[in-house]
Amino acid sequence: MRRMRRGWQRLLATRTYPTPVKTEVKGTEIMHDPLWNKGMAFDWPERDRLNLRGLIPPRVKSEKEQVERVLRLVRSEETDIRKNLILQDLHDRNETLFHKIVLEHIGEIAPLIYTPTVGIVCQMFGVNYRRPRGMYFSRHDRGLFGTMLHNWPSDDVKVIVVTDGSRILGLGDLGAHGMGIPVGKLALYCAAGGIAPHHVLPVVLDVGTNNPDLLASEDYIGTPEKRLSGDEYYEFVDEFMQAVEARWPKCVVQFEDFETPRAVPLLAKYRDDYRCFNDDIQGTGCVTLAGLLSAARNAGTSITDIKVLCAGAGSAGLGVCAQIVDGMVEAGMSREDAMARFVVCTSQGALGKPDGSHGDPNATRGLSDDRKPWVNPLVSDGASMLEAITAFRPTCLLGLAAQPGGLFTEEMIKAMTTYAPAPIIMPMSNPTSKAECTPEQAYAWSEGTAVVATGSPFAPVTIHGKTHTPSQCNNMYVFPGIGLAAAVAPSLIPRVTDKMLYRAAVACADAMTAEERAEGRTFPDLKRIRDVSKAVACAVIEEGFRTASAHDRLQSIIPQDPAGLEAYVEFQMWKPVYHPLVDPTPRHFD
Ligand SMILES: NC(=O)C1=CN([C@@H]2O[C@H](COP(=O)(O)OP(=O)(O)OC[C@H]3O[C@@H](n4cnc5c(N)ncnc54)[C@H](O)[C@@H]3O)[C@@H](O)[C@H]2O)C=CC1
Ligand SMILES: CC(=O)C(=O)O
Ligand SMILES: [Mg+2]
Repeated sequence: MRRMRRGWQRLLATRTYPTPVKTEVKGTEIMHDPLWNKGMAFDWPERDRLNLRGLIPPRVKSEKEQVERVLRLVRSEETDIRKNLILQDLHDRNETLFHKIVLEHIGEIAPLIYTPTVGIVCQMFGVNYRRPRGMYFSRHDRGLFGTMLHNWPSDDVKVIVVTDGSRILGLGDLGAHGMGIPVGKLALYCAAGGIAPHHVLPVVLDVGTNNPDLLASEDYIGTPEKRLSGDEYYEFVDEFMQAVEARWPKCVVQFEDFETPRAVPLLAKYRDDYRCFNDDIQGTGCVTLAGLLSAARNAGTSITDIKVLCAGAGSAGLGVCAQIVDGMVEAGMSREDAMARFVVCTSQGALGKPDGSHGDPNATRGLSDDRKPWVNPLVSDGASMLEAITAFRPTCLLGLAAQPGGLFTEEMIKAMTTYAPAPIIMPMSNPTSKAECTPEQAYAWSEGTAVVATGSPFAPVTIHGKTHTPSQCNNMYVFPGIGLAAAVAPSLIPRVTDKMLYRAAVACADAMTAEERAEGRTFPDLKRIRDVSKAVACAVIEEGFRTASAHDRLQSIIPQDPAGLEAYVEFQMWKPVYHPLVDPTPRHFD
């Protein structure tokens, strides 16, 4: 075993990229396959070996020249959606170059392929539809899901991101046009998480839409019928999960942007039986916990000192609160005391003690089971957020309410500065139009004292001559690493557990450098996203080792020592580089 561990590290140390790859695919077939295509970067020996001479313009371009050309093209467009379409076209032509550009220019490109632009992409999905990517399952395919999965060309899908399009970012029901979300998430899986493009599959469960505009639109690409409900809906998702497990038993399924009334029961139903997780509930909880661990560390305090007011009691809001509670419990607090450090607000105000001053004087409003534990007697039921701030004195505001117009007001943030030296303000709703406030507002209203992290990216802000860089608190910092762990260590990660998510959050916070902390950031620079994904994956695998049976631990070829494990994960991560393509046909010289 020890010899094997040293082997991984040695292999990594001596591995020089890119290694040659044998291919029998040639000519126009290879040019038109985005997994193999190199555009004008095929060199002359390759053009001869692969029957490409004359099929490509005579100039040979380097990868660097190709990257610069695409960037010039993207930058010449005025609107983000046009920039996105150029990138989508590249994605469809040349996966390696696309992911190389995403990775090398992630600060510039992520907002164009992910939030916020992905919101417009979904809204205009039907009008701009060009080429299919991923798979669609509709009510007309019932009974055939298992067979249909064999239409997908890869025998080894490791990560699926699936949506039913019912809550796309904070934009509501976009039906089958929600496909933009799994596509965007999986682009990050490849570029930021090191999963090879042929191992990922974006999926839409086209269960219909209740969006009247889409139902009436000629451009709608999904089934123009109302959403399935009740048993029919759950049986539909069951068929999908069973079919996936039968076709790719080691695949991890990431649920994405399902509306809260479906997201919560689906996670409860599948989390113990399948390798799956819900990104909006668990990924967002994990990343927000990481942000608060960082903020507390930067302030020289503990996470147990933080008091949270969360605007939003949907799957994201309650998922986040639950995971922060787990973090406080890990830090030594009782669960009861930890939960008392939260006030949760809905569209009807705070979940609090029914004292008759707000709403129904006789009783607590009819709360769903998932909301009941969050009732905090320190505030009145239905209190406004400002009233709740005055009564409860939170040190952290979380925004997961998906409302337009900015829910966090000057009065609220100013009120917090009267008792909190560095209030933590996290307007996390996406896309940008749904952010609870802008960083500029948060810094201005707090006289520059706030620690700010947003769901969508925002530019730095200069206040009184000092520049503040808001962090991005987005599940993109953790889901690629969680999926990577499941992909490279399937036998150790049969299920995604709460403890794994806690370890992932700690790893994300620990990934911060001293310089990043000194800048007041709560998340690492996006440029280091691969390092963060690797650290998250290692933490999840380490937890997998802790809970694996002695048999599975012994059988595993994965090193258990931290350095060996890191080398192993790094070795398994796909890199967006061109490999020399070699013709495997035997040559006869006699
Ligand atoms: N930054 C990130 O990584 C992530 C951000 N999100 C964002 O979180 C948002 C919410 O997602 P879900 O929980 O699925 O939505 P949801 O629609 O289920 O929940 C929204 C909640 O906001 C509450 N709300 C509405 N108006 C309010 C008001 N005026 N004051 C206080 N609360 C109010 C509603 O009562 C509801 O509980 C979305 O915009 C989504 O993009 C979600 C996942 C990850
Ligand atoms: C980031 C994300 O997953 C969302 O806004 O839904
Ligand atoms: Mg989401």
